[in-house]
Amino acid sequence: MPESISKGCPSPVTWTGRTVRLLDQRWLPARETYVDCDSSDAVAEAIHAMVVRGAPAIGVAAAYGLALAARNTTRLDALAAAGQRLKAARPTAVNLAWAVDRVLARCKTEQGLAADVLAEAQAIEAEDLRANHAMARHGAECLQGTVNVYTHCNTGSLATAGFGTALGVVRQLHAEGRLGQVFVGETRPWLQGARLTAWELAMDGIEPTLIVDSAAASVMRSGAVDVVITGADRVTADGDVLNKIGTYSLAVLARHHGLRMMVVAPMSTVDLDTTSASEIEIEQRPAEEVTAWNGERVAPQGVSVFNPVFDATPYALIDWIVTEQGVFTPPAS
Ligand SMILES: CSC[C@H]1O[C@H](OP(=O)(O)O)[C@H](O)[C@@H]1O
Repeated sequence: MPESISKGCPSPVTWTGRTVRLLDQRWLPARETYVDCDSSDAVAEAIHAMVVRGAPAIGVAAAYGLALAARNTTRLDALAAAGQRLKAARPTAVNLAWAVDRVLARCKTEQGLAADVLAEAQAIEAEDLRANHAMARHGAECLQGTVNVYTHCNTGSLATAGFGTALGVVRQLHAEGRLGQVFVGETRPWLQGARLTAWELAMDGIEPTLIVDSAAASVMRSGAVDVVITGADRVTADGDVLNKIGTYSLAVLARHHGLRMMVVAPMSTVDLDTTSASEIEIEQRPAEEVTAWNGERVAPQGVSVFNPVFDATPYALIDWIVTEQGVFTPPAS
């Protein structure tokens, strides 16, 4: 269990020595239940089902999934095939493919394969936690005085190896006594904001102001927000940001209202092999996530549904991209 994840929040991914134990985020905060995966394919299924979610967290889960596979085979081709099945679980967050490729790149010989894979998975987890604390400091240093924040989706300990990306900056501002009001967008349809971010902040003794996503514009217009801070699932070489659906509209709204926009993402989320967001597959998820609520259908039969999980925000609409290696700002337009 990595140290210094936020005080009360349980880790989303735990290597038990025999299984990969995943906190089932589909039922939080009402129920804290776990899924024990005993194979890499079980981890892949859990990632696809969003038992575990959040770009860095699914990378960590996939790396430990390969550690399970390496306990059952010493064949490099079988391990690579397991890695491909893990990569296919969700297409947009680059951390998933990055983690699988990094683990497989370490596996040169069948000798000591299980130990090598496990060591690489543990390194990925530990590095992500360190990166989050560095980004929290870098991001807070960009902001002056007391800061009123709007954040979207969940980017905290539940989405990473601990502490969080965008939520890590919020935690750092709180620790420095500089956090004003934190508006949390509910983040339909999966409600990562209402269910997960609000839960994490409450555990830290931070009272979030939960709003429906469609209230963002009027809240910004009221002057109650100084900066929008989000995470990312992939940052392209051009600085375009793929993140939870709704991020693009928040960036447009922030620019329209003269507010700043900060994206916080570790270098494991930066994809220098892709120049623009248009090249990336944006995950579509089942219609039932939109037509039903708590298992009850709310939309009438006969509707079609478009349910993209991410959108793309051009670099030009972002004021800071905060990584553990430093802060990037777009050239003045
Ligand atoms: C630090 S998490 C980054 C990113 O992942 C989330 O997506 P999902 O909940 O669908 O896995 C969300 O887009 C966060 O901003």
